[in-house]
Amino acid sequence: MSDSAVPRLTESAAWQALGARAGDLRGWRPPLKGTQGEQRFRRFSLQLDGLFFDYARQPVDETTRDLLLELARERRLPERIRALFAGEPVNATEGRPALHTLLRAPEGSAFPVHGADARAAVRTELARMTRFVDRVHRGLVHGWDDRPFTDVVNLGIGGSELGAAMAVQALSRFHQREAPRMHFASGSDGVQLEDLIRRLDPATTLFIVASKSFTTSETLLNARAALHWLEACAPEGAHLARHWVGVSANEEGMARFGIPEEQRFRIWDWVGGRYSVASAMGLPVALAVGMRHFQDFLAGMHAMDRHFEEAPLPVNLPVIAGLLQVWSINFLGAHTHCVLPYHQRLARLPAWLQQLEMESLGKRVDSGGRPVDYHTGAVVFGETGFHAQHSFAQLLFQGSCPVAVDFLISREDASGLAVFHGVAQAQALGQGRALMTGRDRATLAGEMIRAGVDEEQRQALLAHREIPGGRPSNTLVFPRLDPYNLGRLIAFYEHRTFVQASIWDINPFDQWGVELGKQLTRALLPAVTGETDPAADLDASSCGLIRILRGAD
Ligand SMILES: O=P(O)(O)OC[C@H]1O[C@](O)(CO)[C@@H](O)[C@@H]1O
Repeated sequence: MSDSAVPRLTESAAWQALGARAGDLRGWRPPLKGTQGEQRFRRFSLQLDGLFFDYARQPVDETTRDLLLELARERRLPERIRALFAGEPVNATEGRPALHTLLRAPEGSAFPVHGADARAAVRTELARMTRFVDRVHRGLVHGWDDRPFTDVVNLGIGGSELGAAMAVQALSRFHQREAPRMHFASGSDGVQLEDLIRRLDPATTLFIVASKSFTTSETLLNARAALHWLEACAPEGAHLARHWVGVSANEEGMARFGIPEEQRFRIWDWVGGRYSVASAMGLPVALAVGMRHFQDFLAGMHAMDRHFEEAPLPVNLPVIAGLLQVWSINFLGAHTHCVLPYHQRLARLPAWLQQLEMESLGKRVDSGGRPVDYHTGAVVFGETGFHAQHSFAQLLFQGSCPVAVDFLISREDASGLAVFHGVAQAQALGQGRALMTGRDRATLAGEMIRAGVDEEQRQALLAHREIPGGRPSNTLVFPRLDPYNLGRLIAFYEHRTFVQASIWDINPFDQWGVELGKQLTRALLPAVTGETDPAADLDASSCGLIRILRGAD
């Protein structure tokens, strides 16, 4: 949606009022104790069917929240949400809609104005997936020696890997007994594939080539290498085509690679790679957990879609969360965002979120092509919370750059081992509390006196031991890590991303920036491998490094 009718963001009234407000609220510690604290907790948190979002630890008051909501209306967020669901070409630079919400819309729900054909295609592919998963589980799809497949290797990268890899791991408790083991290989150095083929049985290994474009070099390299492995291992005349499944919008590419028609699954140009896990790109998930759970996964996403489309802005989870992102990035100067799931099965969530947010929001011009004069997107990083506590959390507490933190906590214990009961949850709460309250000098001095530390040493240490506090965080509590709730989490983050893009008036569905590096790789490869000399116009640094890599220096 081009926004020529809307004033430039930084000139808007709400933006300027927020700017004026930020000075007072930066570093502010909201009242979190007593009646005031309780009221705050109620007013600055949202609930949606067991999903609980607490933002009371953000330096935001009611006036600020109202201004953020006003900003959302000024930037026509409701109209943009409608346009997204209506299938309008919201991906303007590629002239397409972004219909990922259609992938998880159940039979009978209203479909977007522009989505009737798309809807039928989605249904067809889902039905084909269902048949395929069922046949694999029943051992009816098999390799060259007629034994059922024991292992599946997904060959795809970025959006054609991260969502599925994250979900397969997140849902490991739901893996079916009859499901083959799931693996992922994507690197351009071949290490992941090499490590896999060392231990897999080629006769019972199925490969999924997952690539929307079917031109991505890492994926095609891995596919070629896997094919060589199968050819080298299989007996003369073995039927190798059975070992291949394709997921792509490039039918011809899949056919050219030799993937049999019945094992080619389609996605469409209107699904962005990083938004595609609900399509056949989620086949590894469906194979692992079975179609019934995969349907629950879709239902969870759909529930969040409905909420995002229908809930009024002030009680809309992705809207409030997205506006808080804007507040922290543009007004509080937190350009780094840390996500800490306190659940080992969500270990890949930070990597998935990194692509979702950084590929979507890493844009420097607005919808009209004008350079933006405000920050867009944050640097996203993260790790399972308990591991982060023993590695990088120090910087969150005492470092000099502000970081916005998201805690993710499951109400149900992640494991069934009684010894661990409540520990991860307590740790997450402790970290959030410590970030906000910190530890002041008077408290520290008292502690040191009681511990017998002398005056001189106390003075020398106080500044080092002080923890300033006032560092904000959000906490998202979900009932348990199951397909439905994982679906809700995924859609929550997708829509939170869309909200930020809408405020900043940037396109979250394209990724032109990654193309240049790909082109240059193609141009440099012959020189790196020694087939040709470096091009005459190549820069001195590249030439020097090529010489070193070739062992010529
Ligand atoms: O599915 P494809 O076409 O192989 O692309 C893989 C990934 O590569 C990217 O284009 C970035 O290089 C992502 O946007 C995408 O998810």
